[in-house]
Amino acid sequence: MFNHEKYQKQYYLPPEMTYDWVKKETLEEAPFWCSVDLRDGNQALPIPMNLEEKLKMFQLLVDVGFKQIEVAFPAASDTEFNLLRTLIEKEMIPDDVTIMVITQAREHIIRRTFESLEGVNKAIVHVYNSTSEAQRRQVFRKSKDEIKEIALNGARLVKELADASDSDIYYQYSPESFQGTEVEYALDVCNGVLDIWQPTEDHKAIINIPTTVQSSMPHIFANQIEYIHKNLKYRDSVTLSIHPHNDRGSGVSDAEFGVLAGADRVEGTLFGIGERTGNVDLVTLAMNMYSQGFDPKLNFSNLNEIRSKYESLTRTRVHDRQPYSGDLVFTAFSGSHQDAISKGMQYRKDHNKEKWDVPYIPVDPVDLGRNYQTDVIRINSQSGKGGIGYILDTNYGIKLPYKMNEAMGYATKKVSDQTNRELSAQEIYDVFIDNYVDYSPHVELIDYKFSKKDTYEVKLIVKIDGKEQKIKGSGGGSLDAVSNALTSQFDVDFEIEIYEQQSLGKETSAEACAQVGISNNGTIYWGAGIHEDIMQASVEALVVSVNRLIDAA
Ligand SMILES: CC(=O)SCCNC(=O)CCNC(=O)[C@H](O)C(C)(C)COP(=O)(O)OP(=O)(O)OC[C@H]1O[C@@H](n2cnc3c(N)ncnc32)[C@H](O)[C@@H]1OP(=O)(O)O
Ligand SMILES: CC(C)C(=O)C(=O)O
Repeated sequence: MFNHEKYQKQYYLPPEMTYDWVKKETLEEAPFWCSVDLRDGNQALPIPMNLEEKLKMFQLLVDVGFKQIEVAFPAASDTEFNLLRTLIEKEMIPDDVTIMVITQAREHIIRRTFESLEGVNKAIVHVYNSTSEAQRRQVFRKSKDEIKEIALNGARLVKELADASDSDIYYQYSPESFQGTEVEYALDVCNGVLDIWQPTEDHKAIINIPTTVQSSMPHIFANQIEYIHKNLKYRDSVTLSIHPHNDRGSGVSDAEFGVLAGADRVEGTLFGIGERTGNVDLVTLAMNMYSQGFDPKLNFSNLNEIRSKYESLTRTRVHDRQPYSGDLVFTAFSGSHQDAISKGMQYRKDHNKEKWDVPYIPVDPVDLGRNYQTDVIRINSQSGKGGIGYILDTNYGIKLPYKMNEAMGYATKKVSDQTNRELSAQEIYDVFIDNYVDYSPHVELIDYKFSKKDTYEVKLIVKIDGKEQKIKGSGGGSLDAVSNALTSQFDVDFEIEIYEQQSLGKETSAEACAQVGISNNGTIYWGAGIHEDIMQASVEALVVSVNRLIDAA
């Protein structure tokens, strides 16, 4: 039965809500990022990554710029353990990268974890236990003091083994299921752990506050973090970290508000892969900073490539609408958006703009390895002339006169509406060719020859109703002469209203496209021609426009 009365508030308020974080505006300095793709991300995959895949993922994370990477739960499996051995024995960990391993606060698991680290230069050992009311009561069946003791025992053993080790071991503790834990109690456990570890400013410990299962609005999480930040012991010697999940869909807000509230470090995954609805998406967090002009200290300049490697290593698929990384996030299908984008892109070019402010596109897609031809505007029955003109321009160099673009827009939408699908750039080009270039139901141009005496004279060879004929005309200009030849042959009257042309390439031998609009009784009929010789392209365009006029007569 769908009954909300079955549920109750699933989080705890801190003893005081100071809301200082609200007065801060945005993240201007990147927090320390820690990728947990190889651990939390991996533990959510139906088929966890194998050793080879994990090594490739590690390299990918290093390439993106992560300086802290949680690589494994070494006691979980041989694969996880062997990953550590491979990274360490093959010296694959760059000097400026610190690996982290996670362990339950259980003796044999901690010991196995330290075995996996044998020979490492430096590493973070991350110990956790759940402190939530629900887990204390249902899972552990222990009192608050007994649960705290699990954490303290874990912390003691970690310290003992770290002291005995030749490696430089840093400590991290997480009160797992923090949001289901009374905040003062979680703080008390964290402070107890810190009392054992005795961190210093030169050798900080990490206290990591996970939402584990996100259960409040983000402003509550921010107040919880602000309370921990203000009341944590050894604060100058502790890196306060957060580990947001996304059960309510507000992982990104939790992370951003959490940093405003005092957190120094954020754990998450690329693209938000992780348990249930995922971990916080670090691409989104970093790009949110980048798009406001702040350096996120992670590099996503080839995000497309990163995404496809990630998808293949994890056997997952990044959603089309995932912020910044999804296939469709820079794409407008709808007419008014396309119109604004296409004008914005032109404005940018015309004004040589450095700062990005193209409407509807929060960051320049090119910065992330995308391109303007295929990513920004795509055409279906919701599209308009702006978008269709943009496709012809960016893909083929054809810039139609404003009114012709409108007519081309309707012709294209008709095809998309009738077929009920998106049209590719090639299909849009084909619509253009079929409607305005190769359109000769009444008269087809075979050849022409100009001569000039007092006026321009033209001899046209045309095919009318399948039969070749020669027709002649003269006029003040060459197109005028062609117009007069055609007017004398057909019972039509028109003026050349619009003539435009552009080269379709930079070389002198490049084809040109000419567009002609002839008017009759206030209506304009359009034609276009494409040819290396601009005169030929122009005469062809005029002949097509006359065909259109004859259609309407
Ligand atoms: C929120 C998170 O993402 S936390 C990380 C979770 N990730 C994983 O669990 C993935 C890897 N885990 C594993 O491979 C396995 O769980 C292992 C190898 C670590 C341990 O396996 P097992 O001992 O067989 O089982 P399991 O994990 O179910 O252990 C449950 C026991 O540990 C206790 N326990 C669970 N977590 C902790 C903890 N963090 N600290 C101390 N004790 C714990 C439970 O109370 C339970 O105790 P019981 O045996 O007295 O009933
Ligand atoms: C162990 C912790 C950090 C965790 O993964 C979680 O609580 O989500």
